[in-house]
Formats: sequence, C-alpha cells, structure tokens
Amino acid sequence: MNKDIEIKSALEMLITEVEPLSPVSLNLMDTLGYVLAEDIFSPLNIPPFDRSPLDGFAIRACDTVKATKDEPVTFKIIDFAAAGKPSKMVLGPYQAIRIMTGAKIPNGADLVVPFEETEFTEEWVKVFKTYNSNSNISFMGEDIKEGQKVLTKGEVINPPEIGILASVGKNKVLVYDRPKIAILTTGDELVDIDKPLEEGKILNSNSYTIAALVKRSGGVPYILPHCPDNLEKITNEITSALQWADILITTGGVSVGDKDYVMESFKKVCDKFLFWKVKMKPGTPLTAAKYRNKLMIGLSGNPAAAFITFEIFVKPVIKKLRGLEKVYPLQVESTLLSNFTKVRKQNRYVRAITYYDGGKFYTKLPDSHSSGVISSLAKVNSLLFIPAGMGPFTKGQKITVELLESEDLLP
Ligand SMILES: Nc1nc2c(c(=O)[nH]1)N[C@H]1C(S)=C(S)[C@@H](COP(=O)(O)OP(=O)(O)OC[C@H]3O[C@@H](n4cnc5c(N)ncnc54)[C@H](O)[C@@H]3O)O[C@H]1N2
Ligand code: MOO
Repeated sequence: MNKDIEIKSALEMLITEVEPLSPVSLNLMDTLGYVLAEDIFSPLNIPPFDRSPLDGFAIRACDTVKATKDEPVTFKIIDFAAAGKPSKMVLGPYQAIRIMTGAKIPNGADLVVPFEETEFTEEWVKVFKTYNSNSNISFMGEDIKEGQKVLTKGEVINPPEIGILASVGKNKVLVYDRPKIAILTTGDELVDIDKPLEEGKILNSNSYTIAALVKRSGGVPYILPHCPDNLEKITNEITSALQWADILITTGGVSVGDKDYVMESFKKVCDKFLFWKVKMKPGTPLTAAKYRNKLMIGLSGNPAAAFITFEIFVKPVIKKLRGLEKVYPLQVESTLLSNFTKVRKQNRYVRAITYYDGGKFYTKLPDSHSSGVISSLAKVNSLLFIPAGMGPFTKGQKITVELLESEDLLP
C-alpha cells in the first residue's frame, strides 16, 4: 500500500486518475461558469455591415475638400437612417443622410460627420473642414471576421464570453459537464444542524463547508445523509453514491481509531487503492481510491484539515474534470504581517488571510492553526506552505502564498 507519501505524489496520483467529463450541449444562459468543450468560430462578420459609430450626417469625403471654418460646404439632407432602419437612397454629390449610431452606412457615403461638428436645419447641413474618406465608419468584420476563432476550448464561460457567444449566434454551446460530487460525512458524534445536541455530540459542519467548497470549485455538491461509524453502512452509502456521482468525498473516520472505517470501506468498494496518509499537516490521514473512473477521497474529520486538504487535493481534481487545463492555484509573493514561530518536522499548510494594497500582497496569519479549530478559518483566502523544518517566520518577511479564489487571474 502507498502510505505516508509526499504531497506532490498524492496530487499527481489524483490528477492523473481523472479526465475531463463528457461534453454536453447547453442553452447559452445555462453555461455560465462551465468550460468550453469546443472552439467557437464566428459564422458571420461583426459588425455585419459598415455602420455609423456616431449620430450625425453621412456624406462623401470628396465633397468636403474645400470646406473651411469661414467657408463651410452645405449639403442637402435627403433622408434619415437609424439603427435597424437603413436608408434605401444612394447618396449623390453634396447630399447628406442624417444617420444614427448603429445605422448602416448609406450607399455612396464614405464618411460620417458628428452633429457637434456641423450646423444644420431640417433641410441642410454645413460642414466646416475637410475629412478623410472612411472617417467615423465601423467597417464590416472589423470586430470579428466571418470564420474567425473567437473562443477556445478550455476557456471558462464568464459574462464576457456569454456576450461573445451571443454575438455569434450560439444559442447551444458544447461544454464539459460539471462534476457531481457526493459528500458523505461519517461519525457517531454528528448531528444535523437543525437537531438538538445531546451529550458528546457535535453539529455537522463539514457537509456544509465541503459543499460550499465544491460549489466554489465549479462542481455540483450532493450532501448525503451523514453516516454513523459503521463499516457496512458506510460501504453501502459509498457503493450507491458511486453509481451516479463523479467523485465521492468523505470526512472523518480515516485515522487509526477503533471506529475509523472509511479506508476499509474504500478498500472494499474500489478497483484500485491509491494511498493513505500524506506527509503534511493538517489532514495527514488523507486517503484515496478509485472505482471505475471515479475517485473516492477521504478527508480528515477535523474541520480545518478537511478545508485545507480539499483546497490542495480535491479542487485541482474538480477543475480537471471540468475541462480546465490550469488546475493549480495562483501563487503570489507576499509580505508576512504576523510572526510564526513554530518549526515542525512535518510539511504544513497554514491558513492565511491575504490582501492586495498599493501594488503588493500582504498576509496575516490567524492565531490558531489547530486542525480541529474552525473559528480561525474565518476570512481565510490563501494558504502558506511551510516545508518540514522551515521557520520561524517573522513579520516583514517575504513569503509565497497560494490564493484560493483567483482562477480568473491565472496567466
Ligand atoms: N493515535 C492516533 N490518533 C490520531 C492520529 C494518529 O496519527 N494517531 N491522527 C490524528 C490526526 S492528524 C487527525 S487529522 C485525525 C483524523 O481523524 P479522522 O479523519 O478519523 O476524523 P475523526 O476522528 O472522525 O474526526 C476528527 C475530529 O473532527 C470532528 N468531526 C468529524 N466530522 C465532522 C463533521 N462532519 N463536522 C464537524 N466536525 C467533525 C470529530 O468530531 C473529531 O473531533 O485523527 C487524529 N488521531
Ligand atoms: O493531520 Mo491532522 O488534521 O493534523 O489533526
């Protein structure tokens, strides 16, 4: 059995075991946050015709050659063109068509003079300077050309991409399906948050933290009813969840206690056992196995350990399943604003609060780093990796932190 393995090995093992999920075709408005499973080519020019970017008058540039401030050239207004209502007239010498922003440039015209640069009545318009041909015209295809690739497979669909997809008429889009993540908390001590607490029991917070982390990572969380410390029950729950879920995550029951049955259940259910225990704190007893193409990942029950190991090990897996190529977090250099004196023999991930100010990142560390303490997770948005034996760290020192919510900023 792979036991006490390096963080990097665990991560590589997990990542190489999964592939992006099968693509599905979704209605455009349902694709927000999904990852494109196809390159998008525009079937049309945008704009689809030469159009005016201004409100003014469409005229011929050659007719303005003699125009000056003192001796303006006068044009006869022969028609009106608005966005969606093109003029059918063909513009002749010294004729003008009153034109609105977004309207098609009339035949014969090669220039739009904005209202502000003219004097006009309903019948005529005066122009006071010479203009170059093709001034103030947005040309057909100058934004997007017919056949041009506008978006690339693997890109996340955010509001700008929704707009681009709409511009090229994509009402159905091929995206990678979102992974369905079954969340199973285990432990005789756990009570649902809406039930009264009895002696020795605690409220089940992990289901909610993990579900929220899954959502933030772009997966779809399914919280299963929590399971007591019972090998058969845990095994049955896992077996049935793996029928429909893409990944199963458990919390609790992965250590060496008399009632820690999760690893045993994994072994019963899996085709391939991957590892148990990773050389890091918190969350050492992390365990993983595979059934068909589905991963089971057992996190420590300690709330902060579950949070941190999710971010380090589960999030990249979810991102890969979603079709993303960049699955690891953004690392930035930051200045430490706290002292951290504990030097440990184990690798550690320490919860951190990082902010950006005046062009630099700064990082504060909360007071408690115990894996059973949840209160100091408040505002945590980054992690500081401390390799075994390294430290102490002092205020003002430069450190590297991993940002937990910075997907859009990855280069
Ligand atoms: N003799 C040893 N004991 C322990 C070792 C060890 O090496 N030798 N490792 C410790 C480490 S490190 C960790 S981490 C924990 C992991 O234990 P489990 O993953 O089996 O987790 P549990 O014992 O089930 O729970 C730990 C802790 O977290 C609370 N918990 C569990 N589930 C939830 C939940 N859904 N919501 C909120 N809190 C939860 C649970 O009540 C425990 O207090 O093992 C050490 N022991
Ligand atoms: O590995 Mo554990 O989460 O530190 O108590």
